[in-house]
Amino acid sequence: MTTPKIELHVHLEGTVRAQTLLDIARRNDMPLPADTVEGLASLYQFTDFEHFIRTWILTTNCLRRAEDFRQIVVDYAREAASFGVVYMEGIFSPAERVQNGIRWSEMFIGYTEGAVEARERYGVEIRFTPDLYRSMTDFELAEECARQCVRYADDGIVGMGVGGKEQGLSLLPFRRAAQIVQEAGLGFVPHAGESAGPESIIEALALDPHRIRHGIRAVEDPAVLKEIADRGIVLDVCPVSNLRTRVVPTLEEHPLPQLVAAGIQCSISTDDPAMFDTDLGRDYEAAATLGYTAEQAYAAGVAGALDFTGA
Ligand SMILES: O=c1[nH]cnc2c1ncn2[C@@H]1O[C@H](CO)[C@@H](O)[C@H]1O
Repeated sequence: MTTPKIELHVHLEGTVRAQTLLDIARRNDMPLPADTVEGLASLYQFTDFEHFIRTWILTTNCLRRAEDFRQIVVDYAREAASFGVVYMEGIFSPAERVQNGIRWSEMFIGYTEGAVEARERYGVEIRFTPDLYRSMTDFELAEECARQCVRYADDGIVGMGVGGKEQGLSLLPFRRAAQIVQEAGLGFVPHAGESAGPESIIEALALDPHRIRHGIRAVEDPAVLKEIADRGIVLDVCPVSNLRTRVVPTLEEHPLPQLVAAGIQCSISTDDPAMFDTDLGRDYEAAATLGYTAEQAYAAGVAGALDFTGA
């Protein structure tokens, strides 16, 4: 039997395959910057990380209704199950959408109902870790998002993170938002060390993270590597994503082997599979090329998961 998989780092808005995204955009009367599958594919040729984030915001804005959110969870659960996923922590980004007039309940209810349907249909356990974004300046909104995460904890919200553009942006203003979820027993799972350097990871470590998303640039600072290993913090590594956003130039140069050699457990995920022209199979193949096995990835998934009770 193949090893079961645990996927801890997947942005649900980035899992929507091109034709489905076009259908959802049409039914919501939200024009996309491209109107064919091929057009979207060329839009997804990212020149750098910030270009990717700008494109992500443009294309994911067409997701607006509870029905959209429910559908994308169920669709991705089917895909994930086909690769042997038994448990996943999906990310969604509520703050961007609330700022566009969408209600919190539309998202939280849509996604969490999707998880119930996904479990019934495909047997995948889904939990959620919504993301704030680093460039946001409305920290009241960040804290409100944290309170919404707590409010929906019984429906499968197990943590909260911070994503988006990294360079030059501090995590520290999110301290209060992180505390709100932590005081309620949820985990804080920020992105750091993806496009920004180890200094971004040092800030993340100061906020008592349950895991760190990416964290690959820890390899540039031996003290940071050691602290992550000593504290047993799992990194959610997404090899194909790192190539597509060009934060790592070639697979041969990917830091996964150095992270492993430093004693750090790394889960393997797709990040935004539809936008990165990847899927779990391809990310596991990339990891295998780097000498990392599905068994190691599963052990890291178990160690890092916020609410996994066994396959
Ligand atoms: O690979 C990624 N790195 C960082 N942020 C990402 C990634 N994929 C999607 N997002 C999402 O981009 C939004 C930008 O405002 C954030 O909410 C973040 O969750």
